[in-house]
Amino acid sequence: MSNVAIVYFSASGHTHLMAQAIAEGATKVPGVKVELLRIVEKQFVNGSWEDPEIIEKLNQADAIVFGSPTYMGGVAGQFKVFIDAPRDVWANQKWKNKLAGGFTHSSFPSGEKQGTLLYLAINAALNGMIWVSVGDLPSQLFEKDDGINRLGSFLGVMGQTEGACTAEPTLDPGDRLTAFRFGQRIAEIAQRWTKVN
Ligand SMILES: Cc1cc2nc3c(=O)[nH]c(=O)nc-3n(C[C@H](O)[C@H](O)[C@H](O)COP(=O)(O)O)c2cc1C
Repeated sequence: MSNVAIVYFSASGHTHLMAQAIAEGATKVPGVKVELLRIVEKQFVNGSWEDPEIIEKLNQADAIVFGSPTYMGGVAGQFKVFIDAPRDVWANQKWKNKLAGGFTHSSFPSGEKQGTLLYLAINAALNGMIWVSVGDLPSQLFEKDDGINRLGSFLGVMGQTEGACTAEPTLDPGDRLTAFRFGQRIAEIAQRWTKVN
């Protein structure tokens, strides 16, 4: 049995749809328990973030997938406040040797999404975690139109919706499939990883 936790911030719902797709993919793997943990406003008090229940679930996880919309070429402020909050996690390396992965959503085709993924990977390294890449070549290479990794991102999963600041939350079907497949991938790796540990 392995636990995969997906912890993310989403203001208007696009990143949430990605998180759901990752969870659906991970759930398909037998013996994997999935926790979908959304960072929400009520967890912020006096400029700080606190939710011991979420931290406990992250401490119990074998794999943590981090997600944030891209704001100004990096993670959203709310996500950064969350990640900065539990200092004893870093100081005691509580997430050491857990698997990690990342995803982001933005409105422009590039939108500097890689800055967000780089930050998520750096955060994983600071915590001694083992980064899991996307693992899917873009479908265009095979002249397929299912949209798998259509944005050609290998470090983490990207989603993009034109005008995402104002639009009703939707997700490109290819981005949804990429997220779903990443959920499956990290869950399968978690199953193998927990067997040898
Ligand atoms: C403060 C702010 C900064 C943003 N910066 C970027 C950016 O650098 N690149 C980009 O493509 N989109 C940018 N956007 C658009 C967001 O990425 C988009 O609204 C987000 O992906 C929607 O995700 P959500 O529905 O999960 O909140 C920005 C939006 C806000 C509110």
